[in-house]
Amino acid sequence: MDSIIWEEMKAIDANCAQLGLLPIQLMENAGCSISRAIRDHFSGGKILLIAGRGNNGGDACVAARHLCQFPQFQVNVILLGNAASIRTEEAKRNFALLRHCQTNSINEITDSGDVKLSDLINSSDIIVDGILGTGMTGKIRELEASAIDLINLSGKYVISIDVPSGTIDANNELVKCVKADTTITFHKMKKELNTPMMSCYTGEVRIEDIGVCAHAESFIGIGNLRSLNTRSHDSHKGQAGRILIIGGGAYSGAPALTALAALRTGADIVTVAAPSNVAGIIASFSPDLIVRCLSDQRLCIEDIPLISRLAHQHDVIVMGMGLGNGEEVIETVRSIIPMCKKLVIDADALSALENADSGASEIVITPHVREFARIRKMETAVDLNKRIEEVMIFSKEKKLVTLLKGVVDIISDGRKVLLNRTGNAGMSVGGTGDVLAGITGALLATNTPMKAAACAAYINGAAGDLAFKENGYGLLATDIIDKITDVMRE
Ligand SMILES: NC(=O)C1=CN([C@@H]2O[C@H](COP(=O)(O)OP(=O)(O)OC[C@H]3O[C@@H](n4cnc5c(N)ncnc54)[C@H](O)[C@@H]3O)[C@@H](O)[C@H]2O)[C@@H](O)CC1
Ligand SMILES: [K+]
Repeated sequence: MDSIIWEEMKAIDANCAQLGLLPIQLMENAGCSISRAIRDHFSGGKILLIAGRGNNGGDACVAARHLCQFPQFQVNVILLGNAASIRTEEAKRNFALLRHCQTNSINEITDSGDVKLSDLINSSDIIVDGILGTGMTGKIRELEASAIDLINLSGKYVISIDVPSGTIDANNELVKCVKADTTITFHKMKKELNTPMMSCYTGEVRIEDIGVCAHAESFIGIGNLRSLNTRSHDSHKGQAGRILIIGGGAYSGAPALTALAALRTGADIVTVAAPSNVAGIIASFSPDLIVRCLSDQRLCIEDIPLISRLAHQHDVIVMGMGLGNGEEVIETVRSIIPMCKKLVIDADALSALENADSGASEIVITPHVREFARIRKMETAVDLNKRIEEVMIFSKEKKLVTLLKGVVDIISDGRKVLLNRTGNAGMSVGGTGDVLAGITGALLATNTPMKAAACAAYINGAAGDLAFKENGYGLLATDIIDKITDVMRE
């Protein structure tokens, strides 16, 4: 069965909102599907919906509104807290609407000792658990903890919305959790519900459609960006990534663009290792750059000892930009590949992939169509679906993540595929690929290769779109770098 993790579902929800499908619409569908599932299963009875103060509670309120229309159900609602403390506008609105419906009772309970809580639980036939969903963090606090205990002691039929309300501790053990008879989750199965431990609590899992747009899942959006690991407030220098850029020799601008893009993406330390003929030029581009001078006019075997030392001092190596494709350059790149745990390989360095020992490295490659055809030794398909298939097969075979640049970028780790459509025709100017490699490198320091590559493609294209608004076809790669922070702030 196709399943996703909670984090992916949150990204899909946010991508839906970006496309114009608002959370309140999804909530309506979620609540409606719960009401339908209950009516499929029960011919009537006394039903208690317990809502927390987040959107999981909002789903419960929508379900209550729908159920009220069926006289065979006697509908009681408990809000754990008071209406003013409801956290989201959507949930607030759906709770308020209940006052205009034919519910049996609406109760705002603020004290775990309130007898109404236990009375209503014990006098109901069916309990709907909308206490906590995927927004739960940390240990369960009161009132929620008492409500969960009372539900579990009641012996009533329990339906959990999205996930049984509960928590797992640092050892991945459940501390307190609703024991449901049925869990109704949305859109797709969630991997977290499928673990041996959780399946003792979920009961039967039903998956209900809530009308998610297909593009919210297949195309990268703001939701994916929000799932990026970013630095914590108390992080030290270097914790947000130390990036080593190996490039230049044949050209000088390319590695500088990569380095500046990595810095703008949030990397703490960026070092450029460049051949002697260009090292000084690269350093002169910006005082923000640290440049290490290599031995000769092109990357060569004699540089290996220095690069090996530098590799140990950095988290990610990004290499290829402007190196040139001489035989010795490629041979040297090949021996650098096993040196680092995380690598971004671009441009000329892609030729080294053949026969390279990638060891246990996490690798992202960022070819354009011609480069991809070259390393695969066959033409790349024009048809998007065929192209997606080729990227998947190649990534799986090589055990790496491919970010194939194009009008639609294709990103795959061999299992999953994500597409990106940010970017514009103005970005065919030189240097935009170097910028992308830098963004990818910076994100790879603190994220999985798939997430880093996917979000890098989105950020690069979206920054390019902002730059295009200001500069039209006159946009430069450096304009894109200037817009990276605007996109990331979004
Ligand atoms: N985002 C969306 O677009 C959609 C979300 N949906 C629902 O929204 C849920 C996620 O909603 P939210 O992100 O608002 O979060 P939740 O409703 O899961 O929970 C957040 C609330 O729980 C409280 N809380 C968090 N940790 C707690 C703890 N340890 N002890 C006690 N209280 C705690 C918070 O104060 C907050 O009020 C999903 O599970 C799903 O049911 C659906 O409506 C479909 C659409
Ligand atoms: K729940």
